[in-house]
Amino acid sequence: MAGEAPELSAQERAGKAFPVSWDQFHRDCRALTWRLNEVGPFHAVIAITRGGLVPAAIVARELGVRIIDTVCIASYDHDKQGELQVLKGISDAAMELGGGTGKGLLIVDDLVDTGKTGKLVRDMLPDAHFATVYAKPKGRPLVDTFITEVSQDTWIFFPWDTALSYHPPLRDGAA
Ligand SMILES: O=P(O)(O)OC[C@H]1O[C@H](OP(=O)(O)OP(=O)(O)O)[C@H](O)[C@@H]1O
Ligand SMILES: Nc1nc2[nH]cnc2c(=O)[nH]1
Ligand SMILES: [Mg+2]
Repeated sequence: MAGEAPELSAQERAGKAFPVSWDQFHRDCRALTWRLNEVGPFHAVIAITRGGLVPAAIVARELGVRIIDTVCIASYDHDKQGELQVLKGISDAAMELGGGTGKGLLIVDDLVDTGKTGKLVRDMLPDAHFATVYAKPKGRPLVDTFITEVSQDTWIFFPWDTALSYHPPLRDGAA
C-alpha cells in the first residue's frame, strides 16, 4: 500500500553481519562436541536440514555415532521466514531408537534464531537433546547445548552460503 514501509527481511532487521569461515565453523563444532561428550552417549544424531547437516557430520564423527537421520524443514526463503514446512519427518527406525519420545537422540542444527524450527522438532522428540552451534536470544531457551550466542540483530553468514570477494577500503578513495 502507498506510504507503507516495505517489509524488512530478517537479514535487514539483523543489522550486524557475523561471517563464519570453514575453519571457525569446524572449531566451533568441535567445541560443541566437547560439551556433548559429557551428556551422551547418543544412539543417533538427527540433523535438521539443510543447515544442520554440516555440524551433524562433524559432531557424529567426533562422538563415534554412525546412525544419522534427517528431519527436513524449510521456512526461510533466503532471509525471509514464512510458514514452516516439514518436507520429511523423522524415520520410523530413528523414532524406535528414541523410544518414541527421542530419549538418547541428539538433534543438531546450525543455529536457532526465532526458535520456531527448533520448537517444531522438540515437539516431535520431547526427550531428545537439542544442540546448535549458534543461538540468538529468542531461540536460546529451546536449546540444551550451544557454543556461541549472537545478538538477535545479527545475521550469521555460513561458509557454504558465501564466497571470498573484493571489499573496498573503509576510507573513500584509499583504493
Ligand atoms: O529459529 P528459526 O527462526 O526457526 O530459524 C532457524 C532455522 O533457519 C535456518 O534454516 P532454513 O529454514 O533457512 O533452511 P536451511 O537449513 O535449509 O538453510 C537455520 O538452519 C535453522 O534451521
Ligand atoms: N544463514 C542464516 N540463516 C538464518 N536463518 C535464521 N537466522 C539465520 C541467520 O542468522 N543466518
Ligand atoms: Mg535450517
